[in-house]
Amino acid sequence: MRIARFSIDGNVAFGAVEGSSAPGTTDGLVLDIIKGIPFADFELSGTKVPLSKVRLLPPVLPNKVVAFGRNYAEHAKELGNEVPEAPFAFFKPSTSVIGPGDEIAYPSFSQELHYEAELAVVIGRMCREVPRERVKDVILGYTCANDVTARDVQKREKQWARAKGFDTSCPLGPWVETDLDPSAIAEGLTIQCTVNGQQRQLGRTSEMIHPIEDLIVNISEAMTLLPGDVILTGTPAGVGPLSVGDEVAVTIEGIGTLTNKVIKRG
Ligand SMILES: NC(=O)N[C@@H](O)C(=O)O
Repeated sequence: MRIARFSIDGNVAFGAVEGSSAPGTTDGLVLDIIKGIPFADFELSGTKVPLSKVRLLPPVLPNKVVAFGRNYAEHAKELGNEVPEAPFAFFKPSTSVIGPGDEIAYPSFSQELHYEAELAVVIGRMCREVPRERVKDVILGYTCANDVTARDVQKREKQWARAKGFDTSCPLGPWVETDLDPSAIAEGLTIQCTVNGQQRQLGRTSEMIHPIEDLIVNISEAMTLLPGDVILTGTPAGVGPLSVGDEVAVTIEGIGTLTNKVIKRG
């Protein structure tokens, strides 16, 4: 099931996305409004609205976004970094999260903004110290993410808080896919990033050095994960610059396309 979060007439709701559409468009898709929230037992209300009539929001409002870096060897190499032995985690604050179609504001303190297409895991229930064989039980589903990075600031400042955590640096969407088969991920789903229609990244999730199970075991060993928390699983090779006016799109096989435009920070 594809679960979207949206606003209509000032009200926010969750809905199951039904129908099919041409890649990168939402024409022909409808939402069956969910009674309740996707983190507990819920029902479809049968009340349907065309997706074109609503504003899509970030599919969840995470309490925290935990991101893993250098989880694709070719990406680590392209920036001259070692591949870390153990999973390498950092945070992106909930204030950095934006939704599909929202604008990425080019930070005034950076001259080198980069895109990073990533598969994101959405946590479905409160958990900690999750054993490897129970990881699938704590996952609600998967969505697309863009770990937008102020690369020059990342090089300049030891801590990544500003380079990775500025407002609008974490686009998520377009929805959460709950039926994605993790083993399918093992074989590798394609992760693609285009800028103004030009392909810049094309990787496969099978290239991950630390699979999703390792990442969830690693982080839940240290901290409690809450329903709606988001885990970014790292970006493949091909990262590069964004400029004001650019349209950047992340497409993940089996999920959909997340598109955002870059604007000058007002
Ligand atoms: N270089 C860098 O920041 N990379 C990470 O975000 C990553 O590997 O995804």
